[in-house]
Amino acid sequence: MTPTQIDAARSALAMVLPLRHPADAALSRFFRDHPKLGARDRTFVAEAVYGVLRHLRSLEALCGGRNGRQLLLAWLARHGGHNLREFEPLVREGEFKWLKEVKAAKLDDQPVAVQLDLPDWLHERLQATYGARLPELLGALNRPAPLDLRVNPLNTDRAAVLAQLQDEGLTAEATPWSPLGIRLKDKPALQKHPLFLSGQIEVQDEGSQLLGLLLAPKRGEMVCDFCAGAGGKTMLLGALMRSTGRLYAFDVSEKRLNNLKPRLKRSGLSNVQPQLIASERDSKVKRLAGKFDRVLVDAPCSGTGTLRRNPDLKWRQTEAGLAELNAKQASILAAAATLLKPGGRLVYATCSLLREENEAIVEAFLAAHPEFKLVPAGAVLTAQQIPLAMADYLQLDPAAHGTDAFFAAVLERTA
Ligand SMILES: C[S@@+](CC[C@H](N)C(=O)[O-])C[C@H]1O[C@@H](n2cnc3c(N)ncnc32)[C@H](O)[C@@H]1O
Repeated sequence: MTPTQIDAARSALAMVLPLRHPADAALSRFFRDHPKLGARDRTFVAEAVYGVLRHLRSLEALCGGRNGRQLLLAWLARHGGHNLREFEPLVREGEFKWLKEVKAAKLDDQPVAVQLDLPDWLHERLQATYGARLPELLGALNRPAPLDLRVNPLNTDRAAVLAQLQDEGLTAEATPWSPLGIRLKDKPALQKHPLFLSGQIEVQDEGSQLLGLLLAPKRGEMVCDFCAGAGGKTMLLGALMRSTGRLYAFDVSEKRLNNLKPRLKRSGLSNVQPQLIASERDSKVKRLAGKFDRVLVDAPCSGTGTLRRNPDLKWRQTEAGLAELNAKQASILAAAATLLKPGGRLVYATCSLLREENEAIVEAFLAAHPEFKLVPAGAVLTAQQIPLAMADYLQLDPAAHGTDAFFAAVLERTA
């Protein structure tokens, strides 16, 4: 810890803490504006900013408000693994006395939502769903995620990539469930790595990989990735189809679809058709009704399952925002379902922990669409030889599975 690092982290927090923009975007801007910061200083700043965001509510309770320097010092002392003595040369005398009290303070008298670092509305909902498991789940969501890779089965296999990474001195192991996944212990920058540039690997959480494997598209099929974004799952689906058949990648965001194009080029896929749509009711969607074997709906959601990577989401989401998302999710699911042929399969997925975005959307859809039935996710995983015990839905979380939290339901059109 140096005075420069503390100063830089305080300035970065001042940019991030208004929480008007996603924290990763605000932090990237801070780093662009401060090109002279070295690699170690950047790591310190990023860890401190994300650490404060993870524990913002309890830190505010301890500091009596949102003073950036105080929040930072409190996080460093309580969660940053620093001994109090290390602060002595870095802070003023009065500050040191205050920090000593903050480090020793107990949170027992605070409301549970403060102790668990959640806004009240989110705590109420998660408590109702997860009950006694909630502290363990939040503990896992408050730890940084590992770096997962997915190998591209079109041009390599997992054993070859694992061997190469291990030869380079990286601690890499096969992920437990996805047959295409590799988990790295550290977080090397891979954008310039030959394996990445030649399309042999992509960065993708194991949970995300499992969603593609649940859809299980086959060679020659007509498949649609309805909310394709920058195509993380599109590329997996295309590879599972061995680059045959046709894979439509829809999204309402031109920027995200544009980011898909260079990734497609690297991956060697030639069966993907990116398609910008104005909304789920776009005439392009209507023209393709009844033509698809498989549809993935990776719905826009609160992202609460990704708090390991985006801890700011818990402070930036609101109840009103959740209600808007729920209406959008129901509408997208209904529109995407019209694409399926009889016998076709749809996977509805989110990276949300909230019942309202998950089971409730699927249950309401099934009640209104008797021509669809739920296929137990556990049975689909078994058929795919993925040894992951699940019942009706796929429900992953970092405490139980080491992945981001994902929800998925498999629906089949019966008529
Ligand atoms: C969870 S993200 C998708 C992530 C992507 N599937 C991946 O694996 O990288 C949800 C996406 O839904 C898109 N979206 C929002 N509203 C939509 C709509 N009405 N129709 C289609 N896509 C929509 C967003 O632009 C966003 O890219």
